[in-house]
Parts: sequence; structure tokens; C-alpha cells
Amino acid sequence: MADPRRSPESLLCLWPLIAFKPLDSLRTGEIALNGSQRKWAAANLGGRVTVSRYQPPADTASFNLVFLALDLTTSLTIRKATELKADEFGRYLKNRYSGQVISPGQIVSTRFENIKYACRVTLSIGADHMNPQGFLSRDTNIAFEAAAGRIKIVNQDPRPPPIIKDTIDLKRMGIGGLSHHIGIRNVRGMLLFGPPGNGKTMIARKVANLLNAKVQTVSGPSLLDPYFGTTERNVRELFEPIIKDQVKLGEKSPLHVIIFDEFDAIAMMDGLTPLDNLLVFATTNRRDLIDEAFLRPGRLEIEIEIGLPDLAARQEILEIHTAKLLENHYLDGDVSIENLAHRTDGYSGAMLEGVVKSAVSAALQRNIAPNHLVWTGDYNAFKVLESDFVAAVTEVAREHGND
Ligand SMILES: Nc1ncnc2c1ncn2[C@@H]1O[C@H](COP(=O)(O)OP(=O)(O)OP(=O)(O)O)[C@@H](O)[C@H]1O
Repeated sequence: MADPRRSPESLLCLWPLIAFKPLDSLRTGEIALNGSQRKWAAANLGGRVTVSRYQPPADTASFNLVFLALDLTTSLTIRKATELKADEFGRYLKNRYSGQVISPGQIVSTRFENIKYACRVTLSIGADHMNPQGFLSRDTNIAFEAAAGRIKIVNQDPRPPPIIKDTIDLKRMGIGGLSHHIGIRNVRGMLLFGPPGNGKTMIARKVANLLNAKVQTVSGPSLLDPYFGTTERNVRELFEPIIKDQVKLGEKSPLHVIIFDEFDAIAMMDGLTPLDNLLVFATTNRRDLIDEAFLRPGRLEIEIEIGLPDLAARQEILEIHTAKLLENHYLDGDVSIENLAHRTDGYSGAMLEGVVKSAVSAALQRNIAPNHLVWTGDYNAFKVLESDFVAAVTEVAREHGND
């Protein structure tokens, strides 16, 4: 089939796995895929694909997902805010899709109470497998997020995934299998590394939010202080409330997350206290500067590389950052996100966001009278043009010194 999907959020290389059933209207050798499936599989209508049968692990129980986070969007025709009962929708999804393999980054299109939802898998945690792909099961804890403002999610289970509540269990975070190999039970820390602007911090924040954790984001260099002793004090102060919670509340302590940005700046520092109620994310562009001592069990035992987005990931990132423009009909009909994704080879996620911002700013400039800071345009006619995007692509490259 097409290339394995790899997006910053899917974290691992995964083949698109799709469930099929026989259909009378199809001839031998034909398969039918809906729009989301074609996108996921990078396949075209009428195109040729190679399929092979997927064999799940024999121990199916260990292949069940314990947690699944879905980002929801609805079709753009819905004008009013829609209330979605998370408990009922969760039950419906389990009834319909139990036993199907779900993968990170996958989009499942489904209709519920007459509304078509696109459910994008942002986080999936398997029971006992290295791979975050797994079966949706009756016991999978599903959390919903709504990217578009028109879906109001109610009856959402406010509890964090049970997995994390009683200490952080590596296995249950979808990074299973490792416990046997390196003899650890709990994940205390993860190192996210890769070139700047590809979402390392964003992923850490998102995971922390999904876990209902108390989050502190600290930049490594800000902890360093030229005066002797103060760095240690800064670190102590960071850990103090977490230690207090652990001592006072034990297993009932809320989960704390510390995100250390630019961790390489403090990679020589000691004092990363492993605590049962703490998950540490460390991000760095310089993996080579991280002392191996930090990568021992109990510290940053999981390493994940977040690289530059490929074509499909660039398209997805551009779609995310232009979603509001599209929703408000501010994108000119000629704008092709696909074309932009092709033009932006080598751009980071942050650069792609910059392209969208720069294109909007150029379109706004057109509507402001020269020498007057006065809006002269018509909001209803306001459009960001393909030419704005094309100019923005060059401008962002110039800003980053790689034109
Ligand atoms: N995969 C992505 N999807 C959507 N937006 C993205 C993605 N990657 C980056 N961005 C955008 O770029 C911004 C910057 O990303 P972020 O700061 O998380 O990157 P980083 O890898 O931590 O970079 P740095 O190493 O410079 O700190 C994000 O807030 C987001 O708006």
C-alpha cells in the first residue's frame, strides 16, 4: 500500500490499517475506500494499491487500547453549536467499531444522531504493546476534544485515564513491552528531540492536558542562574509542591507534569527527582548534548524523535492552521492546500503556521488604505488568495535563511 504514515503526532511509523467487508457492487480486485480512508492511505480514486492481510498479535487482550483521545470536527454545514453527549457517543463508537484496529493519526468518519463527525485519533494507549495501534474494546476509555468551536462536549468523564491515576504505568501509556526489557514499571520521563518548531512542546502540553495533569513549563536556560546555588534552589522550588502532594496525598495525588524546554541547557544538572505523581517531558534540538545518565530508567527512559513533517503531515498542519479561515469563508476558491504542502518541503510546523499568518497579513494589507491605518475593505469580500500564500512561502523561507 502507500507509504507508512508518519506525522509528529503519530510518533511511530505505521501502516494504514483498514477494516474491509465484502460488497456486491465491487468486482474481484476492487476495494472501496471513503474520503478519510483514502487520505489515511494516501490513495487516489481509481488508483492502484497493494493490500495485505494484517495479522494482529496472538495475545489479543494485550492488543486492546486502554485509552483513546479523539479530536472531533463536523461538516461545515452545521451552523449552530451542537451538544454532543460524550458517554453516549463513546458507547456508540464501541458498539460499532469494537474489534477494529485503531491507529494514531487515523481519521474515522462516522454519523451519530444525524451529524457526520470526523474523529481524528490524537492519542492511543495500548495495553501491552510497543505499538500504539490496537483494538478498540468495550473497556477502552475514550476522551473527546472538539477542534471546531461548534461542538460542545457534555457528559465527558472528568477523570484522567485510570492508568495514570495510580502511578504512571509505562505499559498502559502505549509504550508497553519495554517493561519486560528494561525492568521498569512506571514512565517517569520522556525525551522529545528533533529540529525546532515541529511540535515537541505542543505534544507534551497536549498529552499533559489529556491526562488532566497540573502542568508547569520551564525553559532550561531560565533555570540557570549566574549566582552559585540559585539554580539548585530554582529546581527545588519547582519540585516542592509535587513532593508535598505526594507525601500528603500518596496515590490520590493529582498527576503533575513538568515540561523542560531546551533541556540540553540543564542536561548536566542533577536533581530530577523521580516521583510517582510526576511525569517529566524534556524537549531538545540537541539530542547529542544529553548526558546518557538522564536516559536511565526512572528518568527520561522514553525517547521520541519528532522530525520535519513529510508531505502528508505538512498538508495536515496547513489544514489545521487554515481551518478557521475556511470556516469563515476567507479562503479564496483557488487556494490549494495540497499545492502549498508540495511547495513547502523542508518547512517545520512552526514555519507552516508562519506561512498562514504571513498570507493573512498580506491579504489584510490589501484592504488597508495606504498611509492610513484604516480598514477600507469589505469583511464579506475578504479573501486570502493563492498568491498571498505563494508569496508567504518565499517570505518565510527568507526569514529562516533558506531561500
Ligand atoms: N505537527 C504540528 N501540527 C500543528 N501545528 C504545529 C505542528 N508542529 C508545530 N506546529 C506549530 O508550531 C508551533 C511551535 O511548535 P513547538 O514550539 O511545539 O515546537 P518545538 O518542536 O517544541 O520547537 P522548539 O524546539 O523550537 O521549542 C506550535 O505551537 C504549532 O502552532
